[in-house]
Amino acid sequence: MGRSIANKIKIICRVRPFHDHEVPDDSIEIDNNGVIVQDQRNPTNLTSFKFTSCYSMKSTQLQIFKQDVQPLIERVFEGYDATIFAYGVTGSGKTYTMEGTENQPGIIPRVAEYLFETKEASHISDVQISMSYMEIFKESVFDLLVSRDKMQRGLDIREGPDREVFVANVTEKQLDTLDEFNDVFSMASKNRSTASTKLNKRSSRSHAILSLHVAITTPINTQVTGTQYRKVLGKINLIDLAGSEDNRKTENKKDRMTESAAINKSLFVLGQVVEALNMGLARIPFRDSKMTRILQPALEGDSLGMMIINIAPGSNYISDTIKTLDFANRSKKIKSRPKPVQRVPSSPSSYDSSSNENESSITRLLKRSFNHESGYDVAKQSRRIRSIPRVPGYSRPTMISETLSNRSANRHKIRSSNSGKSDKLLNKQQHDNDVVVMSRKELNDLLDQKINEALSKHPLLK
Ligand SMILES: Nc1ncnc2c1ncn2[C@@H]1O[C@H](COP(=O)(O)OP(=O)(O)OP(=O)(O)O)[C@@H](O)[C@H]1O
Repeated sequence: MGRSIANKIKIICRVRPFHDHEVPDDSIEIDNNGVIVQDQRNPTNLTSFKFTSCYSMKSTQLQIFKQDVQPLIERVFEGYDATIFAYGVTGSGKTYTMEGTENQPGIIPRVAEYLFETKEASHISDVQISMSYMEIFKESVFDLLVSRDKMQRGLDIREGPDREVFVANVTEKQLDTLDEFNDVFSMASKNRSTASTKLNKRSSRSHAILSLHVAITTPINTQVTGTQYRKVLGKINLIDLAGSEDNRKTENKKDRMTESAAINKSLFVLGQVVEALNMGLARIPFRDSKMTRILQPALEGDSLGMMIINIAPGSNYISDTIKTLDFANRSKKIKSRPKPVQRVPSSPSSYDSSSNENESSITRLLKRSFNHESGYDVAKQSRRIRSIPRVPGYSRPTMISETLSNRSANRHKIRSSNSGKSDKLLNKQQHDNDVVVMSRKELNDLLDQKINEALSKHPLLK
């Protein structure tokens, strides 16, 4: 039961405020977790759509991050992939929600800040962060980390041996600091295809996919012969979809019209994919568009998925709003589909699960990277790692742990605990093949001890 909750797509909704040139009306209202839509012909007739969370015109970027995004991102430290995508008509606030502005940063800069804060606060784990950023423009995938004039042709989407979907030869940039991320992200965003339309001065003409890869290496033992390490790889996909467009409203012509046709076609395929998943059909048309192919892991349940439904207020958009809300309602029903070999999440808990309120978030994250809460099972873990796609810049791990020399341990700035208790515990359980087998309780005791030692040395936590 837990697994199906964890793999269900979470849907949240946000209504943008009226622009100065728009005439405000009451056609849309947010009430708790529902969007209430007024029938235009009979204003007393109201239809309510319920979602995990609904954000009104007054909601802030911070509220959305804290309430819905951060709990999802925390799961990445357990080795999950997470995909967050913004869906809605043109001008409804997708780019604002994902990127935001300098004064009102959106989900992307906040997620990056959160990852780097965690990296910096981590004294026992070595956290590596890297990014790739691409766009799907008129059904071709382009690398936004490469200047467009250097690109010869679009990149290919491929499938690995374990059926994982990946984009071949996309640049993956290692990042050491948040400043570095901000520089790379703002440069790359300028490569994105945008244009002015009647409904949006800076309309995104492409689907943009930013992926942040997180690799956490944690020591779990110190021995005379070396140190044991556990590696956890997680990935966050942050996707700003292009908006569906009614060309009568946008008055698109020529280039804008061709772009719009590609955008609308891929969004139409997304609708068909959702329909096929709901009906349990054998053939799901993921391959009919590049965007659905890339979203496949999120929609099939391999990755934790969150869809943000952006809607524009006012009766002018009401038919688009109802279509969008209907689509979101249908997407709510998507259940996970078991697959033969995949990156099986090892935790039976849902990603809504919150742990001890008094625990600091850093402690929680580090515990999660060890899979403290779920009690890792060696067979599952090694299966999961074997199915990790090769990511440029990361070596593909083949064992659940590897022995590094003490010198290399020092290079990783690891403060080992040489207290008799933990070493005795580990000596007892040291097996051949560098695989440590411990009971859940023993692992928890050891991890608690190591985490507390590291935290007690952290200047911010003294
Ligand atoms: N919650 C919000 N608060 C304040 N301004 C907003 C909000 N949402 C959107 N806007 C503003 O509305 C305009 C349109 O938003 P945005 O560009 O994000 O739409 P979009 O859905 O990404 O459109 P497109 O699909 O055409 O790219 C922008 O000027 C943006 O700053």
